[in-house]
Amino acid sequence: MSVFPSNLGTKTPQPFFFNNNFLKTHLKLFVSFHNRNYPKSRNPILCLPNSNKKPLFSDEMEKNSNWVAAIESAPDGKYDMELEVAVKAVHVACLLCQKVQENLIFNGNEDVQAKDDNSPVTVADWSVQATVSWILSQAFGAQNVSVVAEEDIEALSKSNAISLLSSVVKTVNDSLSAASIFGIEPPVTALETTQVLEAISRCNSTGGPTGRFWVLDPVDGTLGFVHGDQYAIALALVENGEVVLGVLGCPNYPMNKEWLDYQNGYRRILSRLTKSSSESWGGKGCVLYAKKGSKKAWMQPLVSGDKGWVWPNSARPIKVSAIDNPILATFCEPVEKANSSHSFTQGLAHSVGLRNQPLRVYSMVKYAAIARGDAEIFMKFARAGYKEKIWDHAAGVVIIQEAGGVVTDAGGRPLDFSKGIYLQGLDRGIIACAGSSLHEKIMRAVDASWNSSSL
Ligand SMILES: Nc1ncnc2c1ncn2[C@@H]1O[C@H](COP(=O)(O)O)[C@@H](OP(=O)(O)O)[C@H]1O
Ligand SMILES: [Mg+2]
Repeated sequence: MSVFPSNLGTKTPQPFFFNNNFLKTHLKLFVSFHNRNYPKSRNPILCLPNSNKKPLFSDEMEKNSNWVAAIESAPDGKYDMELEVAVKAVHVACLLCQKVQENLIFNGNEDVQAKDDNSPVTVADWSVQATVSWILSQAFGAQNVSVVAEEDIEALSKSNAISLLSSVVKTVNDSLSAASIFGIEPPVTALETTQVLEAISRCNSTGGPTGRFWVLDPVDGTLGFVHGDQYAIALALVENGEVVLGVLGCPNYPMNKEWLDYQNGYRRILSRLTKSSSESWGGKGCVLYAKKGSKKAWMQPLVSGDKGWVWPNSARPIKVSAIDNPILATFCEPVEKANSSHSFTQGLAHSVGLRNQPLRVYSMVKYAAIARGDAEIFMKFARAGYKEKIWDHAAGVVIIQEAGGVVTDAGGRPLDFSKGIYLQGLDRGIIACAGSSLHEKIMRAVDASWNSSSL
C-alpha cells in the first residue's frame, strides 16, 4: 500500500465494493472516495470493482506518479470528484467545439442561428450543453445535478429545426462515443432525440443563495466562435452562493500569446492555414481549472488524437503575472465595443499610465490570459442597464483568484453569484488584475472619471 502518503496512519484500509459502472471505469475517482473519508474517519477506504475483487491500488496506481500528485494537490479531498468530472467534461466539450468550428470555418456547412437578442447560436452551443449535462448526470445522478446554463430548447423544438436538431443529436453522440479517451463510459446505445432534448432542458436551474448548482456557458464568445477566433467553454460549481470550482476550456488559446489579440489576427492566421496544416498545428488549446481556497490554479494541454489521458494529465500550475508597473502592463477587454466601452477603458488606461495597446479578445479567454500571466488587467464596462450573467464570469473569477489575482466590481466588492442568473448589484463594471496595486489604481481611475463618462 505504498501509494498512500506516509502520514495516513497505520489503520488497514477497508475494502469497499461497488457496482456503479461509471466509477468502475474511473480509477482516479477512487481517490476522492478515499480522501472524502480521510482524515475524518482516519480509516482510508480501499475501492474494489465488484466484478473481479482485484484491488485497483498497487500495481496500476503505483506506476502512476500522476495519481500521487493528485492526492498531494488536494489534501482535504473536498470537491475532488466534482473537479475531475468537470475537467473531463470540458475536455470533451473542447474537442466537440473544435470539430464544429472547423466544419464552420473550413467547410462553411454549419448552421448559425440568431437568438431573440440577435446573438448567434450554433450546433456547438446545444451540443455542449447536452453533453456536459449528460456527463454530470451520469457521474452524480440526474436527481443530484442542478445546472444553470445559457441555452434552452425553444429554437430546437420548432418545426423548421428538424435538420438542426438531428445535427445536434449526431454531434452529441459522436462526442460521447469519443469520450472514452478520458475514461468516460459512453451511453450503451446512442442517445435518442428526446434524451438529448431532455439533457439540454434539464439545465433549467435559476441558481440562488443556497444549495449546490453548476453554472455552464457551453460556448462563451459565440461571435468569436463563428468568426474562427477565440471562445471558451466555462463550467463552475457554486455552493451556498460561492463559486467553489471553476473550469475553463480555451480550445484556440495559441502557443504565441500575440495571436490572442483580435487585431493581430488570429483569425487571419487561421484562415491562411489549410485544413490539414491546422490539424498538425499542435500546441494550441488548454483547459484551466481551480478549486476555491486551494491557492493553486492549473492548466492542462488539450489532447490531440486518442492518446491515453490519465488524470491529472500533465497539469501544471499557473500564476498571474508579477508585473505591477502600469507602463509594462497589458489590459484586455471585449472585442465588441457594444459589450464594453472602449472609449471609457482607453481613458482609464491613459490615466493610470498604461502604454501597451489593449488586448481585445472574445470570451472568457480574457480571464484565462490573466490567470496564465499573459496580461495583467481585464476590464469590462457594459452599457447602463446591461445585466451580467453568472455563466459569463463564475469559472474565470475563481481561476484568477486562485492563480493569485484579484477580481471585483468597480467598487471593490466581490462578484455576487448568489442572486440568481444575474450578477445583481454589480457596481459599474468588472476589474480583474494580476495584483492589488494595479487593481487599486484602476478603481481610483474609475472613481475619478465615472461622472464625466457617458456610461
Ligand atoms: N450588450 C452587452 N454588453 C455586455 N455583455 C454582453 C452584451 N451582449 C452580450 N454580452 C455578453 O458578452 C459575452 C461575450 O463576451 P465578450 O464580449 O467578452 O466576448 C456574451 O457571451 P456569449 O457569447 O456566451 O453569449 C454575452 O453573454
Ligand atoms: Mg457567454
